[in-house]
Amino acid sequence: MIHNNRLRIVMQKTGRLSNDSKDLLARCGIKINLYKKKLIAFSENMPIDIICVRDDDIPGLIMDGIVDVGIIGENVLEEEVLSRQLRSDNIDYIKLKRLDFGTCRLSLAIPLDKTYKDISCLNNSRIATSYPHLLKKYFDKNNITFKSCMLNGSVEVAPRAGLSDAICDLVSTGATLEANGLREVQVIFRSKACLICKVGDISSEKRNVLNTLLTRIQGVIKARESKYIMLHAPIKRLEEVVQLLHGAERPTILKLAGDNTRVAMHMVSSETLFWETMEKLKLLGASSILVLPIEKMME
Ligand SMILES: Nc1ncnc2c1ncn2[C@@H]1O[C@H](COP(=O)(O)OP(=O)(O)OP(=O)(O)O)[C@@H](O)[C@H]1O
Ligand SMILES: O=P(O)(O)OC[C@H]1O[C@H](OP(=O)(O)OP(=O)(O)O)[C@H](O)[C@@H]1O
Ligand SMILES: [Mg+2]
Repeated sequence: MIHNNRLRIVMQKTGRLSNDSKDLLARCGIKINLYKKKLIAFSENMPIDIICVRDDDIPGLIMDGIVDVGIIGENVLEEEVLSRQLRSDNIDYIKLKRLDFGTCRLSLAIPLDKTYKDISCLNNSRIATSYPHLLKKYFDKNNITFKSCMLNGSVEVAPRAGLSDAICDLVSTGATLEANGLREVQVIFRSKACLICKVGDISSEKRNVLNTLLTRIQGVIKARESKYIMLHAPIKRLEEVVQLLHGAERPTILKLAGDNTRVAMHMVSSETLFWETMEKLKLLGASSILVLPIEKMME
């Protein structure tokens, strides 16, 4: 049974976003028991229910006000907005936060043996895609005509199968394109997963849970982006050491027992400390350089 005063969150059942979505909620302290085949889960420790569906259905569930919160790729969200605009359907939603996973881009790609100078080379060509509205928006903006070939999957085989001249599909590492003899020629949309919520009435109980969740998500993401850096450095070179640590707060300085010339420095940095920087720190006389992950953070 679904309880009315419990915040309902919808996420992808299986696919690229599902593990990261589950992991994010778990890191926010929401206890959920979501094993493979389960499509709904009630949190034991917070008034939150999780519903798992195909990702394409998530924007509609939010825009129609059926579910409170959703985790979805911006590409799918924007495609749904464009499609609903054509049908004059409701497109209300609030983007609460851009998340730190599901990073990909929607790109045009052509067979390796085809030449490409600019987008006009694709004039009148047939393009296979699962994102016809995003594709049309891009071509309209550039005043180029095209014929579309709608495929919900296996888009990358379309040129080889003689279904299209080019494709417009999601790319991350580029391995899928390479494996299919295709070359990325133009990025048309950059995407990450995001947290969205419905517009309109949400009870104050749910609103409170949502605010708590949002603060925790911000804390989880901030912590994942940050590192705790500890090192020993000569007192005389402190400022030079600080200069090398971009993205770090002012350090805490601690005395070292039995050593008046060196101190321990502790600081939180929003940037990864690269090997090159560690080598430069060493040249300044720093030692015992430690870079530690941060589990949780609240400012
Ligand atoms: N290679 C990738 N790397 C990172 N994120 C990706 C990648 N491919 C897709 N994504 C993001 O993850 C979302 C889900 O991708 P997935 O391939 O699981 O979708 P799907 O096959 O449509 O799943 P569903 O069965 O839920 O409809 C995409 O819409 C996109 O936002
Ligand atoms: O550039 P790459 O790193 O190769 O990633 C791109 C591929 O990832 C996604 O598919 P996914 O692997 O999620 O499977 P699907 O096509 O079955 O959805 C996307 O649809 C591409 O095919
Ligand atoms: Mg899908």
